[in-house]
Amino acid sequence: MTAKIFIDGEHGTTGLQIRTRMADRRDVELLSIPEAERRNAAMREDLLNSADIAILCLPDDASREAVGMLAGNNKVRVIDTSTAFRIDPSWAYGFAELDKAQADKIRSARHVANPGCYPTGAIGLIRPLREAGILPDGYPVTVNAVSGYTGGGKQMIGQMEDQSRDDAISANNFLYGLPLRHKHVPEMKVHGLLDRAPLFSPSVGRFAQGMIVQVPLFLDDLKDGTTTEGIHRALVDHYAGQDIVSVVPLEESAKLSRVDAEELVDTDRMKLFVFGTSGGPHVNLVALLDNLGKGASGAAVQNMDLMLSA
Ligand SMILES: NC(=O)C1=CN([C@@H]2O[C@H](COP(=O)(O)OP(=O)(O)OC[C@H]3O[C@@H](n4cnc5c(N)ncnc54)[C@H](OP(=O)(O)O)[C@@H]3O)[C@@H](O)[C@H]2O)C=CC1
Ligand SMILES: CC(=O)N[C@@H](CCC(=O)OP(=O)(O)O)C(=O)O
Repeated sequence: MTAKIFIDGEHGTTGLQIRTRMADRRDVELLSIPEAERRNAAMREDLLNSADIAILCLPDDASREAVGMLAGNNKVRVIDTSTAFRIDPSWAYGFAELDKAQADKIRSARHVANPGCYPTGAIGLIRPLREAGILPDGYPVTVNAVSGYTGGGKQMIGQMEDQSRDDAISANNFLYGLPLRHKHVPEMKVHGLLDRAPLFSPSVGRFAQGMIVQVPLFLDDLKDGTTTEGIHRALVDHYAGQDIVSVVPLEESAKLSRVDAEELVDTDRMKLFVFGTSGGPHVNLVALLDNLGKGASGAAVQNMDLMLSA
């Protein structure tokens, strides 16, 4: 049986990439809304209620509105890509590699909250170390990141690509989120199993897609006796058997002189690195992904596939 999928927000950045990923699939039927009608509430409500799975690629408020349009319908399953439900305990968090049980939780869930792009990297690095007891309570975690500008959706794409706009951005690389209250912080804290909110400093570069997320750590302040090799082993053990998230061998990362933010563009994979010198005082944990791949659209399709396999 073909499953009916409606992408609410299909003409936006995340929605378009989900559509591209599904273009050749015969096991799903895409219900579509004409671009000119994308904000037509009656049409959206009708399509939302006709789907087996609705994938919401909308701003937070519009996502909440779409979920409201499904009130009373106990058949349609939902994947939401916004921030609206990511720490709502009644929604399954859509990071299948979070722990051994998460893929099954997604498979059987009615409501799945797709992770944010930055949290995918940060949680992917932090959570295994919390579960292994390596990262102690109270540790002041910092997360520094750079994203391709598509992370800011249609608005930022226009600001970066059309220099004639009044609100054009001319910088090639800029810091933002300067008040340190980014909407991804609660999600990193909850699903990273942290007891303190991490200090998160994001930035954007003049490249469309790609992302580097860094979590630097002081070994002396981790569990007694923690080494670079021990941290690497904890990540390898956590992701054993996974094909989308991989941990780069220490010998391989030791040979690198740089990490290219665009290396995984147009893939749905995420690579994790442990940098540092054996016996040295610091490690830098690095996640590399495509903000629109494992950071958004790729993860949404991965979650849809899990739900269809229920
Ligand atoms: N871009 C990324 O890398 C990532 C994005 N996300 C999340 O995915 C969601 C979508 O983001 P993104 O694709 O980047 O955003 P875009 O702005 O590129 O696309 C959003 C789409 O939703 C439409 N839309 C906005 N409001 C409404 C409404 N009230 N009713 C119907 N349609 C509406 C927009 O139409 P219009 O053109 O008229 O504005 C647009 O087509 C957001 O919640 C974002 O936070 C998550 C992870 C990564
Ligand atoms: C470069 C840029 O602006 N990025 C977005 C996050 C993109 C993302 O992960 O989206 P959501 O969490 O909103 O779903 C931001 O910082 O708000």
